[in-house]
Amino acid sequence: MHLQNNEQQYQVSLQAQDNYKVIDSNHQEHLAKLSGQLRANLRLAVGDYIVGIPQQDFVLVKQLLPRKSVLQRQNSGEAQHAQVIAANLDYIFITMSLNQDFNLARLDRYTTLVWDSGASPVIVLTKADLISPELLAERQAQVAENAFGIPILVTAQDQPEQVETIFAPYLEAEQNVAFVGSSGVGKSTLVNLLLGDNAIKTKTIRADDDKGRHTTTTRALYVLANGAKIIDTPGIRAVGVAGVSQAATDQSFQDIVNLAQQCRFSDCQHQSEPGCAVKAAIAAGQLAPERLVSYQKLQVERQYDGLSSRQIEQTKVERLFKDVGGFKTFKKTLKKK
Ligand SMILES: Nc1nc2c(ncn2[C@@H]2O[C@H](COP(=O)(O)OP(=O)(O)OP(=O)(O)O)[C@@H](O)[C@H]2O)c(=O)[nH]1
Ligand SMILES: [Zn+2]
Repeated sequence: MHLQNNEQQYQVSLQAQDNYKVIDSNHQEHLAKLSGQLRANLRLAVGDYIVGIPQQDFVLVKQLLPRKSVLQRQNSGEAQHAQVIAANLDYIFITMSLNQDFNLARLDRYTTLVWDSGASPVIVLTKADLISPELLAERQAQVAENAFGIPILVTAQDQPEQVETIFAPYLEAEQNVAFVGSSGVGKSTLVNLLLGDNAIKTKTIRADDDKGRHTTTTRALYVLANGAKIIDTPGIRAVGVAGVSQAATDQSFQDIVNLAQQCRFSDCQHQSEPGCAVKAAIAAGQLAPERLVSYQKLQVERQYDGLSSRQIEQTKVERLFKDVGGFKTFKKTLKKK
């Protein structure tokens, strides 16, 4: 790429609506603004490389450079409205814990999502300390069989000193990486170990907006000592089984889908409804109860897909209180008492 005059290359490090921050080649952060022409039809994403001109107190963005990879969320069928979550990721760590979260079908979906983005997947199996060596060997073998050559890393909280070594090949200078995976699998734990002294102590930084007001924004991009970058935004956190259709879910749970057709109610949730054929099959020993649990977990995650982390929390709270008419009703009944 040929830079003219005082043009420089930058990388987008933060995006909040139309407010951006970029880092320069020394990883110094600057406020950035799109030139008038671009503003109308361009939304930058964290990770984007741009050409800009430094101004007194911001960088004027002139051009978006071609994206090497694009992690995006497909909004149910409207491909043209796909929302870019992050750009130019080299590796995406698909993080799954070896205990409760372990689910080969979900791993498959994440892998597809990552291949679709143009980044390279790396599978990270966490919490090895919480299972027996036998189960570890078994699950590692299962993953390897499904992963067709995708690198597999295994981590355990009681061996933090190993983390840096095993991640080193994927964290070379100027490489952009991100962690995806269900909530609670240990993504922050790993990011913190890799960041060392720069660990995520406070999750928020201040970004001055146009009008000189302070807006608190979540940090989005962390630079390691060698220049590798970890991108960690609410959007990336919320990538559940994003882009996974109901059809794909149903395909891997064909047994349950078939049984469900015999349930008395067409919208049966297979929980406590009368005439539930799925529950009957479990009672008769024809279906493993864990199958239903995995299926339902996946359905729940699908509901979270596309929501912000705040909305996810709200949805979770609502789910918890749904038997008592929702959280608001619950709070009201508390007040009455
Ligand atoms: N035993 C054990 N616990 C772990 C390990 N990794 C993480 N944990 C624990 O699991 C919990 C969740 O870890 P986090 O790193 O916050 O998980 P996360 O994936 O960032 O979760 P979200 O922020 O919700 O996306 C914490 O209590 C960690 O201490 C591990 O290897 N072994
Ligand atoms: Zn049912």
